[in-house]
Amino acid sequence: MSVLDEIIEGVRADLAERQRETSLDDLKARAEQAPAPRDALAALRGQGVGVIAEVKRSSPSKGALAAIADPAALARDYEAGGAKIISVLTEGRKFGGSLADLADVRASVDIAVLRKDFIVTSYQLWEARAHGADVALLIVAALDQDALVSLVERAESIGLLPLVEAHTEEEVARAVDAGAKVIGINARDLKTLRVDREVFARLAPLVPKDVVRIAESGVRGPHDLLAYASAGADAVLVGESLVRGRDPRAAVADLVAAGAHPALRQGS
Ligand SMILES: O=P(O)(O)OC[C@@H](O)[C@@H](O)c1c[nH]c2ccccc12
Repeated sequence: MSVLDEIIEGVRADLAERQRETSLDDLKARAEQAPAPRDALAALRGQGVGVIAEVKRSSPSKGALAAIADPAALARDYEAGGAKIISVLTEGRKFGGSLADLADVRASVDIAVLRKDFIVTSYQLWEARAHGADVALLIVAALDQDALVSLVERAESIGLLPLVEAHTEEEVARAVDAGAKVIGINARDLKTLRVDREVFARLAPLVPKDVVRIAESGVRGPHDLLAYASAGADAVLVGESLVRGRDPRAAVADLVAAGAHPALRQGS
């Protein structure tokens, strides 16, 4: 069984438990009470190479990364540093996140917030919106094409921007076919957890020009952002190096400053 399959097995077990506790109708009612979605697409299409900064306590590849007692405080630091979007891991078993973290962060910042999880059913999209998310990750490798298409449509219909994640040529093609407006190319293979930063440069040309391209994983500092930017990234998604550093606000600001260079994103 691949790492991804193993994670999804746990996600499904936890999901079944939440579904026993909260009916879909209750969740929809909560989603209706949630604050209106923020325009993440406009943020991503704005100037410079954007930084999506992630709240991440642990990972299956590295184990514990940072305790993060106060995710909202960390998110405020990211926002002060100039992040365009905050990503919050909500998967509990391997990443140490929760939906409470998501709601907490959303209530504490003025920028859009991404639910980073392994979404396999529309129930999780309603959960995302009910806890304030503006963006939801959909991982192509975790879904068959029918499920991907229907989750993209459902996300959009409830006001969530789908960020569709791919790691291979075939997955990029599937993301494009599903109508994704934002495609993330993950340098990490979720089946083996290996990181290969070259994957972005190889796959980015397969993404149509009007689709936002996000480079995910493996950004250690401004030099990696610049490499992704010169290969065509509109934004980068950064977790580990931010939560491990001593000054997350300054670390985001350094990335944002590198991404603001006028020579970047000439084509967009
Ligand atoms: O910590 P890193 O290497 O900066 O990576 C962040 C982000 O890309 C990574 O957390 C991620 C990308 N896609 C995912 C899907 C599920 C869980 C996690 C991820």
